[in-house]
Amino acid sequence: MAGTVSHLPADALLSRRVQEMVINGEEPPHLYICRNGDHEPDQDVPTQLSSIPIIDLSLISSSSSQPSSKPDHDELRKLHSALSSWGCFQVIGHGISSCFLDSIRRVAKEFFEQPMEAKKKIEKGVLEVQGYGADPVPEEGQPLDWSDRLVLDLYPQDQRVPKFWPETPTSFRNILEEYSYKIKTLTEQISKAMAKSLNLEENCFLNQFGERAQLQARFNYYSCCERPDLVLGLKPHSDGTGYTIILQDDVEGLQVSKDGKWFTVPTISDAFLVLMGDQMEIMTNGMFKSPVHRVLANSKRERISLAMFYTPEANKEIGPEQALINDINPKLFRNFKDYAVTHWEYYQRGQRALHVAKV
Ligand SMILES: O=C(O)CCC(=O)C(=O)O
Ligand SMILES: [Fe+2]
Repeated sequence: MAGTVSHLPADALLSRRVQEMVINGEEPPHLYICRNGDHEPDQDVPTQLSSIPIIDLSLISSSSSQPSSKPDHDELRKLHSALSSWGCFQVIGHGISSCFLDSIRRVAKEFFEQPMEAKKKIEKGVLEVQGYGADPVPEEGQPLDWSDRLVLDLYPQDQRVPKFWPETPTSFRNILEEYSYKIKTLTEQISKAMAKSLNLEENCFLNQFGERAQLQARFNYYSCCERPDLVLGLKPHSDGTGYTIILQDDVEGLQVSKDGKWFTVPTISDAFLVLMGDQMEIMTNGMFKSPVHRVLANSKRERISLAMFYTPEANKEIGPEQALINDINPKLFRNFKDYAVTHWEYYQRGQRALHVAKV
């Protein structure tokens, strides 16, 4: 097969896994090609110069052993500045052990490294979201991503679809269950810390997310590609979430756009990248930015990431916090229900959706 370029339509390509094409030695089919082979040297900032802020959450959140400890104001200021300039930060001091992070990374790797037949037991249909596969077919003319993924709804718990949860590796389900609980707890701490950094009542964002806030896991598997200059692991986009908590492995690839340049997110083994989605930009009346980001392909090493999408509850209206609106900062966004649905429609056309929520 080597050397042949497939001209199959998108739905046929998306019913096969990128990992299969790589194992067969196929070249990227034309629908995956979205770059012109140039390296865009002016736009790529070397990783060592990427100063994405690192926030120590233990300095901000009171721990159960010291419930009355006062937050560190410098750290809160740093958080505020990270989110208004970058729209993301790497979080440490979150209380989840590195050993546990390694176990979720390990089961994710073991899952993707299984033979295709094992993974296809939980395969999604081309139009479905949950399960193992690729995104649903985008609109015509949109490139496909050089990646495979496993998507699972975690909260509210009654939204789980057990038939899509892998049975192998055997520890996958228990570890994911524990991980989802830990991340849900972390979202509470992060939502409070962000509110404090804006001098808001600490539960204000948690109230907007609601009792039935949604948490969804997306395990991304980026196969190696012989032509990383022609494809992207994930095309440029902003997230339609409230915010997203990303666990990387030790392979770089994620880039965040700032001031017209792409900054590679350094891999830090016990940190998560917390990245604002459009709905936090709306809730903060534009104070926090929802950054455009993308994932590069890599010719030498495959990469696995786990994105946890944290989104306000379905059917619940969200909007800018009243305390952030005043004469100097007029209301920039209107209240919005189910923004993620609108975001998805635009995403499929390769566009951002935030303007639809502008006043
Ligand atoms: O793979 C990553 O690091 C980022 C994934 C991402 O942006 C997403 O799943 O929306
Ligand atoms: Fe994303």
